[in-house]
Amino acid sequence: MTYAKQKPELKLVISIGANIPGILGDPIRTIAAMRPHIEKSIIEWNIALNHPKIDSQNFDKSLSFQWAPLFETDPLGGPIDQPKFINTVLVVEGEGFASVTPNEKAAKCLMKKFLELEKIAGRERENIEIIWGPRSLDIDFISWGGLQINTDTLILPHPRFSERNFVLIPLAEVLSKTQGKTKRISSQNIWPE
Ligand SMILES: Nc1ncnc2c1ncn2[C@@H]1O[C@H](COP(=O)(O)OP(=O)(O)OP(=O)(O)O)[C@@H](O)[C@H]1O
Ligand SMILES: Nc1nc2c(c(=O)[nH]1)N=C(CO)CN2
Repeated sequence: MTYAKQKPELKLVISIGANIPGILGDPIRTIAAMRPHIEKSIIEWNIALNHPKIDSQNFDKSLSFQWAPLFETDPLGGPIDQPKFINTVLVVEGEGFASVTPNEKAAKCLMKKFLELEKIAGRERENIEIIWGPRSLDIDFISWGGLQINTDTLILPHPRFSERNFVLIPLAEVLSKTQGKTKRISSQNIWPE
């Protein structure tokens, strides 16, 4: 019998959300405007991780960026009267990840880049923020392969992602296109829906 080889899980999963305008416009415009910056940050981070083995000229071709559609979602937690969120999820895979074992130092470096990107979109953290309150851009680091860390600045996998439909539903959309096929079996007497 021939077995399929189990590849190590090396995906990077990121959740992006916004529910108030920032300097780049309303939440949809903000997320759309930040999309290339998010990809560029991940490419640069990955080049730095792989240097000098990878030819940076062609490097971006070896990463695939799979974006979920945009979803409008009810705020989960925080002030009850805050605006609805726009959410999406990004899954990154590729050859470029194959040679790097997910590790705390590199993950923290990427988290730092995400915080910088939030700032570019006009998110202010100087004032005390309302917990789960309105924000012009939020980038949550959901997971990197099977890396488990629990530090002051970064916890992976994100400790609340499995309770959050605004993460799970966009993520399921991406995975339904990229992982093995699933086919719904039409309703039968043995399995009433
Ligand atoms: N996996 C993670 N993703 C994003 N931020 C994280 C993570 N783990 C720890 N943090 C830290 O949490 C801090 C606060 O993040 P933030 O204000 O965006 O939280 P939040 O999005 O309001 O809430 P939640 O953490 O429940 O998503 C960040 O400065 C970051 O250093
Ligand atoms: N719908 C929705 N609710 C939230 C969101 C979010 O992105 N979307 N982010 C939160 C803190 O990360 C808390 N609540």
